[in-house]
Amino acid sequence: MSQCVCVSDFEERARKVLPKAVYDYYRSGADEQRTLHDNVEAFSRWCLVPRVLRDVSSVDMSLSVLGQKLSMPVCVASTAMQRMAHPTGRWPQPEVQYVHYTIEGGPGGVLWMQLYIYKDRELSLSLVRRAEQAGYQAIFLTVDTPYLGRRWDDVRNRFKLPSHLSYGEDSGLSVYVSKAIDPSLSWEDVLWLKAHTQLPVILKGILTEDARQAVDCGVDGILVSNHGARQLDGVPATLDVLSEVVQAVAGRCDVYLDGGVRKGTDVLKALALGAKAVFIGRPVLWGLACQGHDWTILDEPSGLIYPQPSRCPYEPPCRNRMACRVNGVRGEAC
Ligand SMILES: Cc1cc2nc3c(=O)[nH]c(=O)nc-3n(C[C@H](O)[C@H](O)[C@H](O)COP(=O)(O)O)c2cc1C
Ligand SMILES: CCCCCCC(=O)C(=O)O
Repeated sequence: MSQCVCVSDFEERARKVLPKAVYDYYRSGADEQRTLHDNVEAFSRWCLVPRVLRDVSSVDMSLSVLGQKLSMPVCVASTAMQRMAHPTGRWPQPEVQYVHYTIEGGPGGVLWMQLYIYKDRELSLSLVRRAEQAGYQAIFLTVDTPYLGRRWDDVRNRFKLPSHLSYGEDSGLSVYVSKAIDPSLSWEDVLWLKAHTQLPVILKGILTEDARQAVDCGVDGILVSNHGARQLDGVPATLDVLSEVVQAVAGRCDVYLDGGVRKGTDVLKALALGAKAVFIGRPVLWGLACQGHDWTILDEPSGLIYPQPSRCPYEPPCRNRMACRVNGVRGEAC
């Protein structure tokens, strides 16, 4: 692992370790992936103009976000299907993480829950209640996914969820999303959610002056995000619209950013343009995949290949089919 010094090193290692369909699912953006590239390139277009002769012998990067103290303004974005990269789906243990495989089984640290609003509102509310009871401190409502974006590699690979992660359907993710997630979501639903929880609500997926309307609805924060360019191709890079959103918000709530953040100077640029903190998505997945580098690789009947640990990685043993295969007995508890 010593020769991995930057995110692209980890990505290259992950590309070798992960099954192709999994790597492609993680890496892909929508359509021609113009926005995917632009999210990263935008950080090169903006330059840092450093001031000098400031005492930097002791630097404190900590901050308070929504009443929680963070050691630095870098948080982990919600990325689905982390268990395709590692069976626990949660390595390394980040300070802020808002996705893992049960709501209650989160790691320590500050936990924020990412929520999609389902057609079944009771289901959505039950997730909110579980998050409240499990000690989550905020809800990120994703507002840019009325339907799943079209990712060409997923279509080419006929990407399906592996059986041990299945949502109960033998179909692609986009079919699941179109059946489950409510595409009629509107500003009224933001008010509805605010009325049903005391937790701060952050809208994830705002790129425009919609931010003003969000603040009028009483949201507690805005995450400037284009979903890692996985939804609409051709939208601007998040860094390029950050100032516009910050201006529209005019200090009435926090503004965060994700999309293309790959190194410390990217973080500085986002903060300089008004973000309070940034979130990183894919880099965490590459790190997660590299931690599993010593797994043996097995063929799946589906045609996909999944990393296989040499012993049950769960504490306590997970008793699922994947772990059973460690013992060579498919379909029985380990
Ligand atoms: C594999 C993958 C799965 C994702 N799943 C979700 C999700 O379930 N919900 C969500 O709101 N955003 C999801 N996102 C978007 C991320 O939260 C985040 O906006 C994006 O990854 C940030 O861009 P970056 O990957 O360039 O850092 C996902 C992103 C990736 C790469
Ligand atoms: C309710 C499950 C939705 C998974 C969506 C995954 C996602 O957002 C992605 O970008 O992929």
